[in-house]
Amino acid sequence: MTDAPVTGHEVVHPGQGCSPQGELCVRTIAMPADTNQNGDIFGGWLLSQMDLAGSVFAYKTTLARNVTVAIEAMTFRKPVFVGDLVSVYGTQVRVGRTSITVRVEAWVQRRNETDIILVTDGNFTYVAIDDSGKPQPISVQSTTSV
Ligand SMILES: CC(=O)SCCNC(=O)CCNC(=O)[C@H](O)C(C)(C)COP(=O)(O)OP(=O)(O)OC[C@H]1O[C@@H](n2cnc3c(N)ncnc32)[C@H](O)[C@@H]1OP(=O)(O)O
Repeated sequence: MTDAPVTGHEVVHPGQGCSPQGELCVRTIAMPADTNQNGDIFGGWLLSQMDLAGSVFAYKTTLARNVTVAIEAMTFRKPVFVGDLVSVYGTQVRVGRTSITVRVEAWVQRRNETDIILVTDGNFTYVAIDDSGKPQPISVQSTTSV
């Protein structure tokens, strides 16, 4: 782990320099069905994986239904290609009365490569809701394994 700033232009060698921050929440492989008109992976697909990952992370704290209320500071740093192994990590930024903000990072390992690359990151805020969809206070739980 390092405090070195991520510029988005570097290749990351595991154990050497920057590495994923936080807990692994989603891991999947980018498929042909997820491509855009250029044949690369559609940003909306990646965003949805990140939203899912942030929601998984948020649930561990809220132990309640969550909805996404805001996505901020999204940066698409590098393209994702079919066959890339996509790993999405979450870190707690803040917990409010009914909301939690999670920093979400998506990293990829390309086919036939060992390096991992930070491709996308952003801050996702979720609100804990009750059965009627109204915000409900978070009673902060110790982080549980999901
Ligand atoms: C996982 C998914 O994909 S869910 C699908 C996509 N998301 C949705 O459909 C959600 C639609 N939105 C909603 O249902 C409502 O806006 C809700 C339930 C999220 C919030 O309801 P509101 O009545 O606006 O709640 P309220 O104003 O009390 O705010 C609740 C919390 O959200 C926070 N919040 C509201 N808007 C924002 C925002 N734009 N950015 C960051 N935080 C926000 C508030 O600060 C508050 O946090 P706190 O209690 O920790 O201080």
